[in-house]
Amino acid sequence: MPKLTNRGCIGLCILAYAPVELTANSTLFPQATETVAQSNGLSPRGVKAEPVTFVSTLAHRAPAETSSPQKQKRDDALERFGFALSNRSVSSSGYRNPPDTSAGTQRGYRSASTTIPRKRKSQSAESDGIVEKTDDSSSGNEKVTSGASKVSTSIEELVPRTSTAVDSVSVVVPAPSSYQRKHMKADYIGLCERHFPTEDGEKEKAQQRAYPTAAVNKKVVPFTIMNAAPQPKEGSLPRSSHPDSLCETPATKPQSRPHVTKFLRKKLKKKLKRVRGGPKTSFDIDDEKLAVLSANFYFVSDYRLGPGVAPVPEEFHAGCDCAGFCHPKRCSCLIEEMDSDNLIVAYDRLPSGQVVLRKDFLNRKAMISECSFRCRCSNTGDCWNHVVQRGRQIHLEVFHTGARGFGLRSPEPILAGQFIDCYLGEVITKKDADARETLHENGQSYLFSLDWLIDDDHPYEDSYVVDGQKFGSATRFINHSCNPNCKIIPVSTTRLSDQRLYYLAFFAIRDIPAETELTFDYHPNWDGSKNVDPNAVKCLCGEENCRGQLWPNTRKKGGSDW
Ligand SMILES: C[S@@+](CC[C@H](N)C(=O)[O-])C[C@H]1O[C@@H](n2cnc3c(N)ncnc32)[C@H](O)[C@@H]1O
Repeated sequence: MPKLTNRGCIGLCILAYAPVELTANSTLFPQATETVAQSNGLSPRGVKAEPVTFVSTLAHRAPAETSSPQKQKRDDALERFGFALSNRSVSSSGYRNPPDTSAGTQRGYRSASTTIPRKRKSQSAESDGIVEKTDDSSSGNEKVTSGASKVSTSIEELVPRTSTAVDSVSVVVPAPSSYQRKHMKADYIGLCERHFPTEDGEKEKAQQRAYPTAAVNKKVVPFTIMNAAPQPKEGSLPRSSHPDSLCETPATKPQSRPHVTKFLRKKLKKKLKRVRGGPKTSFDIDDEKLAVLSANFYFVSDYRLGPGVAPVPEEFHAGCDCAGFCHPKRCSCLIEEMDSDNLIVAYDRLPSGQVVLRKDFLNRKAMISECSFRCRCSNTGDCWNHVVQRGRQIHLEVFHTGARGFGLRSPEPILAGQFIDCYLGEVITKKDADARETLHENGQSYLFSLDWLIDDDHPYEDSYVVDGQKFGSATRFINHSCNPNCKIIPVSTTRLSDQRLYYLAFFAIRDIPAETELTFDYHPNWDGSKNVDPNAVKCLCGEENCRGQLWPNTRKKGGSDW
């Protein structure tokens, strides 16, 4: 069985459209400073990082331990645990499709997975301009070589810079127009078996864990503001759960009741306190939308692991032993390019000190492997390879777009390549996701497959799915656009020792002015087809190149293609 190797993951098929070009960028790799700053980052479990203690030989690896007893011990342990990194196919991930209503018993979803063209073999390190570190003990500076030219940088440029303070999420929702009220759909289903299932069929679905099983605040679930809601049709959802109960015409819409409004606002404020970075709860929102946010959705700061989701224990996660800073040619947290010994370096440090995606990475399809709290470099507090784990650094606003429901934007401009936030939610098994899928009858889907890395040992059927419907982060409100300004990149913080559990990180792919809605492509592997499936969810992005639908409405066969 192939094993976790010392440097990256031998045989790992991270595919890319272009070879990595490591241009000289002295700002990315600051010289190590001996000052040990407390990291302000968060661990993958959302816990403030503690100073690293190397409790396990698995967590602390010297670069040249290829055949060391420690490595042997770790490999044996990994093998015993039943996983190893091997050649694997790679697929991109995306939202799973809503049910195919035309397909009878078919569940009718697809994730945005596809086969990615094999990467061209990289040119030699010299011609690619690989960054090389050379010692210059006389000046204490680091020299960086880029192809033929060498750039010497001053120590000031190399000093780690502190990142901007974490800002907060605010919910700013303008009152809806009558058009919006007419078209607004809200999903009240999926609360728990006690409140929702009324028929045998529904009970059966609940037993298959179609509904989130987390404890529900009973005071909130039977929300009673809908006194004058229209009678549900026979056999449909119970009234308190019916999505249409949130879309009454103005004539039947009940008046707001101040105590209910107060209660809901208080509840929402409390929920927003759970948003990583601290809340700033300014919202101007009518009761209906307040109800959607307050009574049926919980902000979480990390994944909630559902039944059957078994992460690889932390003691099996490895960390690098880079003292001071991580060298892009040597850090063992980085994974290798396909068919090349070059390591994938995703980030660049701007002169302002901000770490963003490298320009060539904006259009690439590859996974990022970040250093983690297990690494020695996490002591510095400024490792350039700790971006997603530090969490959101920008202010986000949930607002109402009208026909497309809630959307997300920032009151601040965002730079191309800047990390926005992760897509979070309940991580559930594919089987449970299939059961929940059947409930998305109004076309809203918050299921996102973690099927980037699948292989014979980790087949598509065993992959996990993130459900952001009931529990999630602000990114759960990001809508689709056929001309998007953001993209999702899978980010592993376990150096891929856990293939099924990684983060879905949103990055800006161009400069985004303040107050612009953030969007991404729900179906990034669109084949260019002009055919619009009449049963598909209609796209209302309004872009010139709009495809007319969010997803084609045929069931995903699984794995790496459609
Ligand atoms: C992940 S949610 C996005 C947030 C959602 N608007 C809300 O209010 O919670 C995805 C759903 O939003 C709606 N949506 C997103 N982008 C859309 C678009 N371009 N056109 C129409 N509906 C869209 C669809 O109903 C889709 O299933």
